[in-house]
Amino acid sequence: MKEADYYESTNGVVVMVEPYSQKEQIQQVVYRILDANLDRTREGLRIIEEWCRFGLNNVQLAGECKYLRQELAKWHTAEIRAARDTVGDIGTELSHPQEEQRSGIKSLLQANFCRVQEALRVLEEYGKLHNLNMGKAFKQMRYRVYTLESNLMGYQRHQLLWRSHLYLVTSPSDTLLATVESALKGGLTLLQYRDKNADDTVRLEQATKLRQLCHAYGALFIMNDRVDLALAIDADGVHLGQQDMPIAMARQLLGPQKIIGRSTTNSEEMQKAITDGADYIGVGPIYETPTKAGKAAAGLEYVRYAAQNSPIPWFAIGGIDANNINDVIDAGAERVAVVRSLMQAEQPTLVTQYLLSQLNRVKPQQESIQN
Ligand SMILES: Cc1ncc(COP(=O)(O)OP(=O)(O)O)c(N)n1
Ligand SMILES: Cc1nc(C(=O)O)sc1CCOP(=O)(O)O
Ligand SMILES: [Mg+2]
Repeated sequence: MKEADYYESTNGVVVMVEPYSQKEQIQQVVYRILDANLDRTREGLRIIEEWCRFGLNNVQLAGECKYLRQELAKWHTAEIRAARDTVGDIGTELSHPQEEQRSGIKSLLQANFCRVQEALRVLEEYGKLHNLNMGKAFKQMRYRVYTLESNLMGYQRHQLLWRSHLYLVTSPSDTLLATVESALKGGLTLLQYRDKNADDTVRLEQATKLRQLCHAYGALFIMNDRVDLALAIDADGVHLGQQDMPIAMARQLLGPQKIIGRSTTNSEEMQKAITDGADYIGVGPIYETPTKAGKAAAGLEYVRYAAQNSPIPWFAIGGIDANNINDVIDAGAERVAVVRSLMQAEQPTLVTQYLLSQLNRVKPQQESIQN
């Protein structure tokens, strides 16, 4: 705030500066707050926009960031800018260790969304002191930013699903976390927590730890069977079998951004899963397996059908291991899900790397088409 009475020398001429009235002093402070938070919002949006533009090549998301920046600029008037006093701002030296830490793009985006939303809230509250419409405009903008965040995070999640070729479904294990971490180190990007017998307290505890671990490695975390637990621990999605909750009901509970997977054993189930809005499907069991004892094998014929007919990602599952994965790939699979191959592996990192290397290899027919 300015001193009450003081003199200022301009071009050698001594002039007396009229002291601000108390009302004017408060107005100057409000302008400084508005100025700082308009800048903060614009900078945060720009950081998010760059990722939408260069990282995702997504015109809609980048366009929305740009639109919000332009709306913001309309409020950044000359009188608000004139109140800026960077030298006298005691806040420029303040920082928090968390501001220095960014574990990846997701944490960078989340930190900047947080910054933008906080700044918009400040603009909304202090803006009301300046102009009633400003409060309303920034409230609307804050809701638009929430929608942008949800769309962007959902988009990233679905992109990662499409990029995932190996899916580990867990089984109960004394070394659950260590095994999963080994697979993540090998490049795993998709994990499902499956324990058919544990108590919910145990499930919640293990799922929370696994979700944190997956996110630390930039991998997706899916909950088997249980929409309520998926919601409780903020999983990336849920996997539902034919006997589990209908997809439409799960979608209502989870919203459009979360992933819903569906098991299928034949073409009818596959077509229904697709029309019901599944994000991916399980295709199996390809071979009979003790992990799902008593379920008849659907066989490689069903893999061939899926390869020709599924417009969404699908994972061949059931009895797949390092010895037979190439038969499954040759039948048309680009993605597989496994339990025992990784959960019982002595070196899950190496097995993950091997399975991924097979899934990533260029298939002979594709090679000949390209040449
Ligand atoms: C990727 C994937 N595909 C299929 C299944 C099996 O789901 P479901 O039929 O519901 O059987 P349970 O796993 O619940 O025993 C799956 N879990 N994951
Ligand atoms: C959980 C599950 N679902 C299947 C299905 O076909 O829907 S097969 C399966 C178990 C797969 O385990 P493994 O890799 O140890 O054979
Ligand atoms: Mg199930």
